[in-house]
Amino acid sequence: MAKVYYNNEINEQELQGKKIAILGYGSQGHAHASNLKDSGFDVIVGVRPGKSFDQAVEDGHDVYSVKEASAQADIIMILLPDERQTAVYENEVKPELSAGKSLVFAHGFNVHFNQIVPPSDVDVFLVAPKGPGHLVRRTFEQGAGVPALFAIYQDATGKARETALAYSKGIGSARAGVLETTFQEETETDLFGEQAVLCGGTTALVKAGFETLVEAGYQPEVAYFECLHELKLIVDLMYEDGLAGMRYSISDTAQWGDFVSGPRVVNADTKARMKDILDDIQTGKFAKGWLLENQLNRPEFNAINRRESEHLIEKVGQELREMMPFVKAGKKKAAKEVVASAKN
Ligand SMILES: NC(=O)C1=CN([C@@H]2O[C@H](COP(=O)(O)OP(=O)(O)OC[C@H]3O[C@@H](n4cnc5c(N)ncnc54)[C@H](OP(=O)(O)O)[C@@H]3O)[C@@H](O)[C@H]2O)C=CC1
Ligand SMILES: CC[C@](O)(C(C)=O)C(=O)O
Ligand SMILES: [Mg+2]
Ligand SMILES: [Mg+2]
Repeated sequence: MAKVYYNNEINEQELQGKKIAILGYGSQGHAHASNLKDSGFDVIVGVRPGKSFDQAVEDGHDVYSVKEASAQADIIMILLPDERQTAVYENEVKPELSAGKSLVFAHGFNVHFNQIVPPSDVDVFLVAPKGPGHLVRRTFEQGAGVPALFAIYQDATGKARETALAYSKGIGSARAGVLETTFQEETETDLFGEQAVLCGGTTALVKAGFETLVEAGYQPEVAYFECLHELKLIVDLMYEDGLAGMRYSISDTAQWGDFVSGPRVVNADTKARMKDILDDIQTGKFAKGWLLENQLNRPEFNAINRRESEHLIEKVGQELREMMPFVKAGKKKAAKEVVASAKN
């Protein structure tokens, strides 16, 4: 079993008296900045002028340009979109690096695929929460945390490990557990997970199920409940107690259907496609395609995004969610709490 680190075995000393710059104030950025600040650390935010900048000011942070924040900080956490990190790093971060600083990531993409090559006299590590940034903030405010991976790429000071663990504790992740990994493992498994299972695999499965029912003449609203809405309830049971725990709660009829029909949908052929996806990630083919797509201003990304937003499941879902205010209650409550905590 991998060693899991928790709050009580982590010393915060390596973050004390240090200035931490969070670059970017999006999904992960707002959560890291606010959690570290609430944990008592000296945090500043570096972001370009615009919506994120205004939000960070509204949330009570000291906000600077990326370059100025990088200049001031001892620990620089890059929470910009992966595809933009290299240009911002070259122009605004690298010139402000000096010996002994820490360069930190929440995903190993750019270091692993050699887009960012840090100088040898800085610490380089990652702390990657295994969940969306808005939950990193919401669970922290609830007194819990989202588990994280950490990895050391370069230990110039001899203190990189202690600093990474202290950072994990500061964002609340060590309340839930922190595991050590490598940049390669974090990057490749994160990309595989989001493509084959968590995001790509799930959205494709949900849409295929919805379309099958609607094409067979069933009401789209009923298909939506069956193939999308109820998924959360089933996943919650798996999250709490694994596959067996979920199967304990469903009917024996559903469990028999699970056993005999699940492998007809996801079968050896699906697994072979998953292996193809993993190969593309491991060889750098996926990374190259994504970086090129961005250089061309995302023609395919935008076209697919538009087509996806026009799918019937989105129209039906929007109407049904309006009739279920409880669905959005958690999100609204978290937003109110963020505003309230910034005012205090
Ligand atoms: N989303 C998630 O939950 C997870 C993300 N990660 C990793 O965290 C990192 C950040 O991702 P995520 O939080 O999703 O990013 P977001 O897209 O949510 O946020 C990006 C932030 O960067 C800012 N930004 C974009 N371009 C620039 C620029 N040129 N100069 C300055 N600021 C800029 C944006 O500001 P503006 O509003 O002005 O555009 C925004 O504040 C990535 O490495 C990602 O892989 C890891 C685990 C989970
Ligand atoms: C699952 C998507 C993710 O990897 C995440 C929230 O962990 C991401 O890159 O956003
Ligand atoms: Mg992830
Ligand atoms: Mg990811």
